[in-house]
Amino acid sequence: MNNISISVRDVSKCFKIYKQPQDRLKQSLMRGKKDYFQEFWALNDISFDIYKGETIGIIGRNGSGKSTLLQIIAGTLKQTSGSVDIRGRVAALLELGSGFNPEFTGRENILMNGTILGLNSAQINELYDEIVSFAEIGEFIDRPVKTYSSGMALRLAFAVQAVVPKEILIVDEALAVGDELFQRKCFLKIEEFKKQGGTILFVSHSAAAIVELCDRAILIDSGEQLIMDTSKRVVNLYQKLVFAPADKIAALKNEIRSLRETGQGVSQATDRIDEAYESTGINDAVASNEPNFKEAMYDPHLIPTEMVAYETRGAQIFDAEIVNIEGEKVNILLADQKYIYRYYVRFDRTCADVRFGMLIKTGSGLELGGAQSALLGRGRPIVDAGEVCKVEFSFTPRLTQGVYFLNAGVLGVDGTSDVYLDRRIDLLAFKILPNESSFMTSIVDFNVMPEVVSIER
Ligand SMILES: Nc1ncnc2c1ncn2[C@@H]1O[C@H](COP(=O)(O)OP(=O)(O)OP(=O)(O)O)[C@@H](O)[C@H]1O
Repeated sequence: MNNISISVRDVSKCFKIYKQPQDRLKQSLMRGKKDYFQEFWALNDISFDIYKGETIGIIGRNGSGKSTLLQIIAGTLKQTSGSVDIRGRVAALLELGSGFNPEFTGRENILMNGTILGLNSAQINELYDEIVSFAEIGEFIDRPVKTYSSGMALRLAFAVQAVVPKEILIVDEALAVGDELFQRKCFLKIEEFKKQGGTILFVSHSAAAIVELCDRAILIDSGEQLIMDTSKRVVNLYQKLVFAPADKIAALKNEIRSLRETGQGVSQATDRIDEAYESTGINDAVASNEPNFKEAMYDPHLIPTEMVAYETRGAQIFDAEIVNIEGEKVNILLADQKYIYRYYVRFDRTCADVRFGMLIKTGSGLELGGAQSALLGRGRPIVDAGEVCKVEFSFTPRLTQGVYFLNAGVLGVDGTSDVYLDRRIDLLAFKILPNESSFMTSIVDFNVMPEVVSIER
């Protein structure tokens, strides 16, 4: 148990909702003889452990209880029942600026905040310059916080929390409030803290940020912890929930709960694929140019085990495949060759402004790039019920060796909203073979040409 950083046990939170402000006063005068409020349970029986050095994402639809949970863990809100055990000093990038006194200057507020965070004046002085330089608010540091724009107050609040020593960092997606350069700076600080072995709890609506930053994630909906698993898997389920039609949500939530209970189908899809791939000897066949080279470019084991299908709304994607320029089905690709990603869509009803899309992702779910057949409003104006469309995307997978995943999606306008008529996540997988002659590093090959010459100076 020593390596547990945050332990949350059966945490529930009930807010008392008063219809009118005066009801609050009436309630205190009646001393419980009559209730003037309604109960609203924002969290129900949340339980999980976070280990030291882990980065955990919390994801969920609006109003699902994410911020409430973060505030309880950060100690700024008290739970109604259950327990939270924290081992280590916590810094929180939450309700920004809330800890500041508007009458005091930025400098004075740094001192006050530092003291609240348990630092003595010598420690605060040591960190002061770093905080001021991180905040980038110039001479405003000596002016009262009430004269700051909300962006400046945000920067200063972030700077204090980002710079103070801590073992646990709690981050709300308030990060999105700053400008892009400041956001990047905050992300770098979070990454640096992660590298140093810090524990991070991170709330976001951004699937890409969760997949990129987090080891595991928790999906919360209407105050209920639906599932905790690898971030990629949780994000897939979250996206499915977000795009589900209202009448399918209850059934989908039951499905997710049952995954949690059985632990079924779980996590290491890419590992399994990699293992299966290793056993096929494909690399050897390519290297030696054997006659069975072409058959070797299709590996029947290289099939995603966790394809996630959205609820369909009048269209069905089927028969997806990748073919090479000779039209042969493949899933072992060479980074510099051209391929076609093809799928078919059957329409069960007449659909408007229909567009088709594809997306390539890494094994950890990082979205690398894709395309759609047309922009919103420029799709096929009408596709009739019973029609079948063949969709082809040609592409050159300029990627480093490894396994990648393909999504497919059909968009259309339903009434006034743009919706997925069908969407398949991780529909296909493909493997890029190593290319020994390439100089590239990291994931995407930008065709960078290094050149080094000696010059006299
Ligand atoms: N102080 C409060 N009094 C009453 N209800 C509250 C209070 N704070 C939050 N709630 C309610 O609790 C629920 C959960 O809110 P919370 O802010 O935790 O959700 P969230 O998942 O962070 O939402 P979002 O993604 O929109 O930020 C919401 O229905 C919200 O209206």
